[in-house]
Amino acid sequence: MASTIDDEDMPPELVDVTIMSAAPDSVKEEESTPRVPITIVTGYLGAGKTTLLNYILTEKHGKKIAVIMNEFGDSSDIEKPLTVNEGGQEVTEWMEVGNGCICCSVKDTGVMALESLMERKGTFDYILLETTGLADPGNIAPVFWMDDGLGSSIYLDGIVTLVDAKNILRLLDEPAPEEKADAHNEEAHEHGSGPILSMAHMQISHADVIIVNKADLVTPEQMDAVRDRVSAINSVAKIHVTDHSRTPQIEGVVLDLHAYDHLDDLDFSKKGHSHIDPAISTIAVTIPPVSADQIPRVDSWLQSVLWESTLPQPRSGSRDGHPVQFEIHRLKGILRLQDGSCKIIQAVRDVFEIRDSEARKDDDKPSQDQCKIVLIGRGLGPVLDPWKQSLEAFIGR
Ligand SMILES: Nc1nc2c(ncn2[C@@H]2O[C@H](COP(=O)(O)OP(=O)(O)OP(=O)(O)O)[C@@H](O)[C@H]2O)c(=O)[nH]1
Ligand SMILES: [Zn+2]
Repeated sequence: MASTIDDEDMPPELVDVTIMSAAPDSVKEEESTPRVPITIVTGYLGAGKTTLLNYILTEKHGKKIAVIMNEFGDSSDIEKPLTVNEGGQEVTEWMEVGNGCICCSVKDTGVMALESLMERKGTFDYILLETTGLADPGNIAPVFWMDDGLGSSIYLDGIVTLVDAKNILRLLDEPAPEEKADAHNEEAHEHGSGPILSMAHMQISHADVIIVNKADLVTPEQMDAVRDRVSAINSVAKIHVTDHSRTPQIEGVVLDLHAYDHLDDLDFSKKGHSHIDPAISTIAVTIPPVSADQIPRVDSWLQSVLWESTLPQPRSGSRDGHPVQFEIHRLKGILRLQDGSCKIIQAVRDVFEIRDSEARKDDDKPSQDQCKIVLIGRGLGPVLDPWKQSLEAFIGR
């Protein structure tokens, strides 16, 4: 069960997560202390991440936020914190800023800063982590599911990706060599397949929320083109357009995303297929409710798709339109059981979990009775049918 809490003065409520599967052999224990939500803020170099964090630190939001920044922007009125070097070990010093927030600046992955932050647990109720402009959020997100230490004290609320409206189309079309998402492209070159994937593709494909920033630097027509392109890559993320990262509100946009709790809110009406971006696309597979004994089959199907990049083949049936080489960057899904209960699936790359969710009775849309799995990745193929047929055949329909 996962529920939200409205009173902002309360600590975040315990979110009970049972890991059913994680690659390859991790086991997560349930903990009794409340875990703190974290939002990962990502986006290409100069997209406006630090500007966003500074904006949040100075806005009224009633939360005590711990912010981990790459560096402080020039416009920042926040003093530089001390980062001292003691015997080769970097010691991170946290400083108090406005609104009761605390802040720290780091140069690398942020995991070290998170560990040092957790020593101050109780003094904040939300964490914002800015990744470096070239970082692939797929590398950090699974830390909160896999790492026993951090995973028991922090949970991933969601991934927010900042997009520079002026430069994003160029970055998607012609990534410079150092901008490529290396691991993925090495694979692609080996297989000799597909257009080059840029880091911008990775960051957009992983996002729960996409903030298209620097609206002041483009025309309305250019902005439309950017929105089309971004939603072609990731058609389930919520898109907001901003000037200087000033989001219309903070809650629900950057904080309290509950991106992993409320999959029903996903807009599946845009499901299907898009051909606008040659590299990455989103598809949604919908099937009728499943029985409890089919869940392990769904689990195995996910393992095949996420770990082996193999779509299980129905024994008979045509291979027309069957995706040959694909890789999934992000997957979210909701499984409706015949008994009316619900499970949530989520994955970042090869790490995935299936966990219990509350059933929502207030929805009368027919689509809410179906199981839905949304896949974001490359090489998903021109048609949806092979995915649906594979899943249905594999779980024994
Ligand atoms: N014109 C314009 N400039 C912006 C906007 N948002 C941010 N900037 C400027 O763009 C520059 C980069 O912004 P940052 O917030 O530092 O970007 P970042 O994503 O943190 O950059 P890195 O940490 O280097 O990856 C700064 O000079 C900002 O003032 C915007 O909406 N419009
Ligand atoms: Zn920055």
